[in-house]
Amino acid sequence: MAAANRDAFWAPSSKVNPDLARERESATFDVRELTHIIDGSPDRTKRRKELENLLYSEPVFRDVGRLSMERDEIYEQGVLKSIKLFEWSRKYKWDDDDFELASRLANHDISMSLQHAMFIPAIERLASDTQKAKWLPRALHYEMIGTYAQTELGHGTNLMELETTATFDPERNEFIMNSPTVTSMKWWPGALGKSSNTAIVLAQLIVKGKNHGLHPFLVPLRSMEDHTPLPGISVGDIGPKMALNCIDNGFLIMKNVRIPRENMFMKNAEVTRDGRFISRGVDKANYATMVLVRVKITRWAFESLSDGATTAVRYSVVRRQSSLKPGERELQVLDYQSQQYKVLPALAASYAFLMTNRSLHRLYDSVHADIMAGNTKLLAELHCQSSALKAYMSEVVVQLLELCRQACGGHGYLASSGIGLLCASSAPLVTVEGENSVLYQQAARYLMKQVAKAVVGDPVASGFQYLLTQSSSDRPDIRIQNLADCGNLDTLLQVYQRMAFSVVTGAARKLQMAIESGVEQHVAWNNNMVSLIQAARFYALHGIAKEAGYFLATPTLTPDQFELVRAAELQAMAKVRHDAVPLVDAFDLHDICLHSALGCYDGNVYERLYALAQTSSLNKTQVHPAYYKHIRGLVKDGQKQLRQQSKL
Ligand SMILES: CCCCCCCC/C=C\CCCCCC(=O)SCCNC(=O)CCNC(=O)[C@H](O)C(C)(C)COP(=O)(O)OP(=O)(O)OC[C@H]1O[C@@H](n2cnc3c(N)ncnc32)[C@H](O)[C@@H]1OP(=O)(O)O
Ligand SMILES: Cc1cc2nc3c(=O)[nH]c(=O)nc-3n(C[C@H](O)[C@H](O)[C@H](O)COP(=O)(O)OP(=O)(O)OC[C@H]3O[C@@H](n4cnc5c(N)ncnc54)[C@H](O)[C@@H]3O)c2cc1C
Repeated sequence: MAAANRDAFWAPSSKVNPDLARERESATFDVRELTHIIDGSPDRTKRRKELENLLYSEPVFRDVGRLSMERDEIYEQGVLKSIKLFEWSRKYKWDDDDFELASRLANHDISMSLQHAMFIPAIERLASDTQKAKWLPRALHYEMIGTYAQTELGHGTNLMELETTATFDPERNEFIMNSPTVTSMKWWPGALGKSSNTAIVLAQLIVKGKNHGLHPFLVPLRSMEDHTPLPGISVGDIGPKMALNCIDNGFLIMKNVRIPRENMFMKNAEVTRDGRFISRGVDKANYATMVLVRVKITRWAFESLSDGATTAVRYSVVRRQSSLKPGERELQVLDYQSQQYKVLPALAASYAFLMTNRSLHRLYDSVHADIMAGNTKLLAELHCQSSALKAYMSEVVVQLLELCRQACGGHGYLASSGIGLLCASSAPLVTVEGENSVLYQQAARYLMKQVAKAVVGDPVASGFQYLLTQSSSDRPDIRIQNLADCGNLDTLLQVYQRMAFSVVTGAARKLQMAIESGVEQHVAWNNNMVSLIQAARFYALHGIAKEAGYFLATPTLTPDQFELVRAAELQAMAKVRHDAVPLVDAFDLHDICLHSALGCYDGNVYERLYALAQTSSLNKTQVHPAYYKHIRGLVKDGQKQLRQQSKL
């Protein structure tokens, strides 16, 4: 599509779909005020608008043509977007919030996303002060373009079994980096394939024949002159993915690559000139970057879900299909209760996840500040909360985005709906930064320790006080006698705490019984893994309805109370339905950011679907070359055979 058409495509139209307009006229609250709350403040809304103007004045960020691009083009466009953001960040001295906001406005569709998502944060968290003074300026001025290379072809979850080695050579005061086996090659790190010239490599530290475990090392990959791989380095792209194809996730094989001893990150441990290994801080301090990204992922979960909810809600009020009563006007599909059940949980969860991310980020900032000051007391609780919430929120996002796609019928299956790409881009959130079932277990492990403390009356961590407040009575004793009770947040909190108490202590009891029966700890753990993972999972009424079993199988709700909750849930959906459009409008997503013919602000869905169809590469010619190469022959043969048959 020519640049001019591209500009026209996203320009907001003065003609707004009448159904959508009517929904906006009947809002029961001030949308702008809610937008300020979502952004964090009026100033942050203003800042977002400034950044939208900056980004969307650049053709590369309006990429309508994106729908029919080859991977190389997609990658190059992602590089160009990265460079633009990096240049603006340096020129306007953006802070982390501005950079993260700009990345979001670019849909994180930037090839070198790891520079700010992991590479710079890892230097800030894992390097000594001397190393930070040396490396941070080079990373912030983008001389070093980097990645975080931990996962290998053979291992992603089990860090203890990573095979890459860093062997100290006291003769030359260097480390020798090696990928000793095919499964040891680094595999997956973002921007590793073609973009990065430097990597933070996690490797087993070998000093005088002894393995001191996993440590981070700064490894130059490519020449700063001409970007060719350095001696001993074999690096490349691992191939196309379901989405996120602007990112060159790569492989790295190192054969006797030598780096100076000073290239071992030395905040938490070091090897002295004479080959002595010294450990500082807590054993898991080197895992700090992963905790940060898990917290970021809860923010990305909110962003993806609010995108999907906006598209599905707006389309569901524009789309009219079928009538409840013959002869009546076709219904807006959002008036079908089944459509509300598909779409409104995504809207509700978007708001819940926004607030949850904010709360988790506050915990992270507080604990990170403590850790930087040498106090690691709350690290374990942060690890538990970040693991459980990253796992739960990414799992729910993937499920609810698929429901949003299904709610858009056939058009939801078009790339121009934007929602398929959203599903595919968000899909890896259940895997990256710790696969969900693994992270749930990390949380469960911490929960079991809290139960053990609660049982003997020892103090438990702040987020787990319910383990002390809930009684272990085997009969439901929560006051839910009418619909009004179901709308009382304190009552709902009590319902969840009672259920959580029952499920968590139930898992602990099963685990304890297995161990007391003589089964080894790790076997007992595996045999009870589903209960333990459930103990680490749970949002209000819909959450109760969806997980009925856990609320009915534990002394939490009676069947009658559960039915009240279900009725309250449907009543709440009907209420939310009235304000569904103002509630998604409050996310205030620019059409370019939303990138959807179905979700555009003016609701001119059909005109935009047709306009985008014109950009299909198949429509470059009226008759596609494939006709002349293949179809014509087939038709001519058919005609010939029919003529021959008619003569018989
Ligand atoms: C549209 C959507 C937006 C899209 C945006 C995309 C743009 C950017 C694109 C991508 C960005 C994402 C990049 C992703 C980068 C990666 O994936 S990096 C690699 C991530 N890999 C992992 O997370 C590995 C997962 N595995 C582990 O963390 C560990 O192996 C384990 C925790 C599973 C096990 O740890 P291990 O040490 O092997 O054994 P344990 O005995 O379980 O743990 C020992 C104790 O250490 C505590 N602990 C473990 N981890 C941490 C931690 N991170 N922090 C603090 N403490 C930790 C654990 O609780 C144990 O403590 P106790 O002994 O006291 O119980
Ligand atoms: C888009 C994307 C970007 C990525 N970016 C990076 C990056 O920048 N840097 C980097 O280092 N890595 C990166 N990764 C790799 C990512 O961190 C790993 O894929 C992830 O840690 C899971 O490891 P794995 O793929 O080896 O799966 P495995 O660990 O082999 O697990 C496979 C499956 O086995 C099961 N499983 C494994 N262990 C357990 C267990 N203990 N209990 C129960 N079930 C288990 C789970 O079902 C899991 O899905 C990226 C991956 C993707 C998809």
